[in-house]
Amino acid sequence: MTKRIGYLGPRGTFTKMAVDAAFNGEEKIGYDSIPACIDAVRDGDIAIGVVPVENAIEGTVQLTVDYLIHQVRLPVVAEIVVPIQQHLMMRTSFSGDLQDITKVFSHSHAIAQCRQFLHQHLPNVQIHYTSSTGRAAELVSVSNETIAAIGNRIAAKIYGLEIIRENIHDFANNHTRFAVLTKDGSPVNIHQEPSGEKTSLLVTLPQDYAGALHQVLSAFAWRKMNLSKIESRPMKTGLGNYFFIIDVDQPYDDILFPGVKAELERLGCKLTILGSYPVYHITI
Ligand SMILES: O=C(O)C(=O)C[C@]1(C(=O)O)C=C[C@@H](O)C=C1
Repeated sequence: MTKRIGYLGPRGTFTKMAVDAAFNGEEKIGYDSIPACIDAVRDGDIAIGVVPVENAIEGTVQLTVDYLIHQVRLPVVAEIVVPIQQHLMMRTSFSGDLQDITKVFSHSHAIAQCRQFLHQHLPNVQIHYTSSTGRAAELVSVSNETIAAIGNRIAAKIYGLEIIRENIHDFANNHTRFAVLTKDGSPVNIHQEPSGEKTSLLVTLPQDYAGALHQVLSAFAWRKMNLSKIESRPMKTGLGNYFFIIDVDQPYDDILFPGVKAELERLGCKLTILGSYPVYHITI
């Protein structure tokens, strides 16, 4: 039986691009928002959900991380890393120059990846945020105004738009990480060799005291466990209350991780495992 896979839609989004690159054959369903896609996995409407987590230029996709931590806790079962190229696109009937553009539509993360381009070349345009880059391309395709969208090459093709400026993202080495989620943590079948394995943890400190974070990090350091990411997010319980998301560059095991957990619990911390999963670098 084919597994239904959900993504941030509509067609032509970067998330759809990631899903198409990683999975073939399965039925794919676009959702209007990241929370709607995550809810659909929780409710069993789809077997697998794919959501953006972090971009190399703009950083964490906070909506995804906060929703997964505060609202619907689903295990991460794989990570897909995809190269991201942003292009400026318009209807093919447009024949003026950049200065004629009045509005630019895109997802907030895509706009943020092109800030410098917009500042230099389109300083006076109105920015309109859309639920995805695919939606921005779709809106531009049906509008009679002199407006543009920022998105990927596939969106330009699907919605019949012309790319008028290529590669407008501000830094060349642009990638986005996508989390693959299933309800019960069952693994997914991606037809490629993983480049490595990671374990993502959520650590809550008991209270604000001198050296608390240092002590947490020491538990990993003396076990020679390499961390590839540490980020604090508000606990949403009041100013100054944070938890830490920590990515460890190795799969979960029955010795080191329980050792870290026990050590952190003795310090009054709480440690939750968000997932231990393979990482796939996909070339498109
Ligand atoms: O709007 C899209 O195309 C998405 O898939 C979302 C998203 C994101 O949230 O970061 C995914 C990849 C890019 O970094 C830009 C936008």
